[in-house]
Amino acid sequence: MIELKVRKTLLSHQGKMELDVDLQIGKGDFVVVGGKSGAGKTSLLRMLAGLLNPDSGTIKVADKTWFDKGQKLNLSPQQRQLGFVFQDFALFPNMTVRQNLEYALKKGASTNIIDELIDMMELGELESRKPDTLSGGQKQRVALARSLVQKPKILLLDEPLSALDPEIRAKLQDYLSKIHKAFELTTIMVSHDITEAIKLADRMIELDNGSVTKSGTPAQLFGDAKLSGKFQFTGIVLTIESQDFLNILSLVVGKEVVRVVVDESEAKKLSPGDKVIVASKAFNPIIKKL
Ligand SMILES: Nc1ncnc2c1ncn2[C@@H]1O[C@H](COP(=O)(O)OP(=O)(O)OP(=O)(O)O)[C@@H](O)[C@H]1O
Repeated sequence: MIELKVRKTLLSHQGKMELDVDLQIGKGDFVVVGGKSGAGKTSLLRMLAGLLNPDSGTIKVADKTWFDKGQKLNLSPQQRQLGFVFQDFALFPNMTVRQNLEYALKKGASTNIIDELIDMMELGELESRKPDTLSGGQKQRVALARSLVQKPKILLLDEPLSALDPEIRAKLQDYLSKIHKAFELTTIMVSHDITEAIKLADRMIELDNGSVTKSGTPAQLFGDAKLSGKFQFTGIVLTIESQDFLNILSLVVGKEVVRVVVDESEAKKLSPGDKVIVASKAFNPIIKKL
């Protein structure tokens, strides 16, 4: 269990912002932290990691105090034993994949964990390569593996997948889910991606202007909205054609083209390139797993 009760005055470009968070996170939870840019998400992770000192408050993990301003107690990042992965990989360019992992090993510790991680993250074919020769997704797999070399109990992830394209990102999410379970981690991940949050999170937290404004399971946070009986998507108008008294709109939705019938008065208002919402009562939709 992580119990975090911290305050810190941060300096944003709009002036001072009070980060004031009182959070309990259960052992083994996968928590996704969302919220607007500048809300304080990274600062929160950095405080937990011991990289940023709160002005006041306490941080306790499994009945051990990591930080207590009143008692002048402040464990160093090394003493906190957590794994941290940022968006920018931060691998040593002059070392191979294996050497990058070995460098994170404590002196005298068994190298079994390196083999286990190389196996689990499917890095076998890449272990002799240098980071410069790897793709973004491969680099991030190495960074994830490296964060686990010291077998931390807590893993902090600051938008680790946001620089990756959607397909690689989905694969990395599977790796994350796998290591979270295999290493019995408590994982706290900053992400702006709703799909990612729903896929991975036991609990989602939203920060706004330094405070927690929402907290709950994805079903609790999105459940009501999803049960409205309607669905909608946005698309870009590609063409508007008249066929047999019908106006057919071709829309680009993601990488697909979707055709919908549109009312004549509405069709007259539209031109190619316009952004539109298509909404419908979800009366009898066809659902296929992707
Ligand atoms: N050490 C610090 N001292 C004072 N202010 C800071 C410090 N670090 C960050 N800030 C400020 O705190 C605010 C919140 O920053 P933070 O990086 O935590 O936000 P964020 O929610 O992670 O944003 P983003 O999604 O853009 O990464 C910013 O305005 C930033 O300038």
